[in-house]
Amino acid sequence: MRLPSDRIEAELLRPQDFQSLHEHQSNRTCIASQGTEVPDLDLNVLPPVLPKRTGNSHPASVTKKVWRKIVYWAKIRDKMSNRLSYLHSDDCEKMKVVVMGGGAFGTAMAAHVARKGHMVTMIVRNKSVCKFINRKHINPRYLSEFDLPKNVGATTDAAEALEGCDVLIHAVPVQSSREAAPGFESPFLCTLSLLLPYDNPNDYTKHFTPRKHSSFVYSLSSWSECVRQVALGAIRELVPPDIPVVAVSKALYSGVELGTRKLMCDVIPEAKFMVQGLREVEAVWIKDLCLRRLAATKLRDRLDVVVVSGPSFAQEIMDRRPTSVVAASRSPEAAEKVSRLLTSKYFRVSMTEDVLGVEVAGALKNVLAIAAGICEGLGLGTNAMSALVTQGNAEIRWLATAMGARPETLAGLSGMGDILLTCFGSLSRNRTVGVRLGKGERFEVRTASCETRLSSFGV
Ligand SMILES: NC(=O)c1ccc[n+]([C@@H]2O[C@H](COP(=O)([O-])OP(=O)(O)OC[C@H]3O[C@@H](n4cnc5c(N)ncnc54)[C@H](O)[C@@H]3O)[C@@H](O)[C@H]2O)c1
Ligand SMILES: O=P(O)(O)OC[C@H](O)CO
Repeated sequence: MRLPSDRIEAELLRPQDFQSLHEHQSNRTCIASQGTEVPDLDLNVLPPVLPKRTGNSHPASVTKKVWRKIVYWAKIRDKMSNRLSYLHSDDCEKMKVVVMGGGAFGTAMAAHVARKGHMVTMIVRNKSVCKFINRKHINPRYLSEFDLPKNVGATTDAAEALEGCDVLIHAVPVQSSREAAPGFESPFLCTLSLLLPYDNPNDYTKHFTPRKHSSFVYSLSSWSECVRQVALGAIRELVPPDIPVVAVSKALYSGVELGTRKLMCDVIPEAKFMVQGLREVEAVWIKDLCLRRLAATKLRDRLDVVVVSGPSFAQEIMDRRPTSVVAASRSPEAAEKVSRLLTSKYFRVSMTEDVLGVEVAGALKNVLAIAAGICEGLGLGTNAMSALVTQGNAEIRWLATAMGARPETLAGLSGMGDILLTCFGSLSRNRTVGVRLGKGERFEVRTASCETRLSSFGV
């Protein structure tokens, strides 16, 4: 299956859609501009176009014509509902799905996919959280007011989870991703591993327990935290090579190299490359950083990273509220697979190839949401907030399009859609951080995150 290149993100109704709707009413096949038949879900509510009654037309012939139209439409409707059968959980192919990260969004994604009948395993770091999920079917830390479906399990053992997995959903915050993504080595920890006499990274955690109130011990605790991340990072050999990796995290990764910013569509392939690249490139080259990057760039186009973004609060997904997102990938097959996995009666997925546009928009809206929150916190009013959001929206569009994004992506769900949600929706954590800052509160983001589970990705 190929996605048409001219217009892929079929997320908004355009003038030609109204035209095709009209054509449909006129008994013609509804063909959208991208060349595929568009399922007309509103067939139920659209009345048939009745033939105009002329002076000499017999009532019986009019009735006959109308009846023919009804039969014709009923056939189209059956055809459409067959095509959309994957919306119903019982009809779709069952997959084994692994969700990495047991935070709010990881939990919501796990529940959502499991409701469609797929087997879901969450990889979490904390053993007690893992036990709680398996015994009580509730994540005690995030969205604990919701029950998880029985087919959601949790494990701290990545090998067990990733064995025979069909799709990996990566729901770890971006700044932790390189370590947590399957297979990236932290230079800091590589150095550390040379200094300390442990072969298994898991062994480090036994010797460093996180504590508070002492800067020295604090640094050890963050050290310990990093080691745990590498323990997850070490799972790269366990990820089946050809499965799609779904990236749901929205932010730009601050590279190890000062001032660099990376997208998840770069970070994940670099991590996966550590395994796949070995098969493609001479192992000796891998040691050379420049060549490694070059090879990673070449491989990037072939890797099945699918970025899922758009206005989607975890809590509302958990609550089965209607949600529309976009799945962006350079691989149309991977995007299609992920779309089928996620699409449900209340969850709509559009597809696009504009990975860059989707990722940049998703990352930058976090900053705008904080600014909108500050505006709210300062009590500047809705006029000021709307002006700020309009300006921010334009600046995001300018920057993203200058980087190569398509303008229509910025106007779509992952751009404008997510900006509206996070700037005006009270569930947004980025906005909440802004409101608190605007009210004069001063806090360390890390502290806030620990104390109130308020983590903001725009800071
Ligand atoms: N919460 C939402 O409504 C929402 C919606 C759409 C997208 N997102 C995106 O999803 C991503 C995750 O957000 P969230 O809401 O789940 O965050 P969160 O703060 O609720 O949870 C993050 C989770 O990741 C885990 N984690 C952190 N570092 C890790 C590591 N190195 N290895 C393994 N696990 C690690 C944490 O323990 C925690 O369980 C973010 O980038 C966010 O932009 C969130
Ligand atoms: O709560 P926020 O501000 O991290 O936003 C969550 C998501 O990005 C909404 O799509």
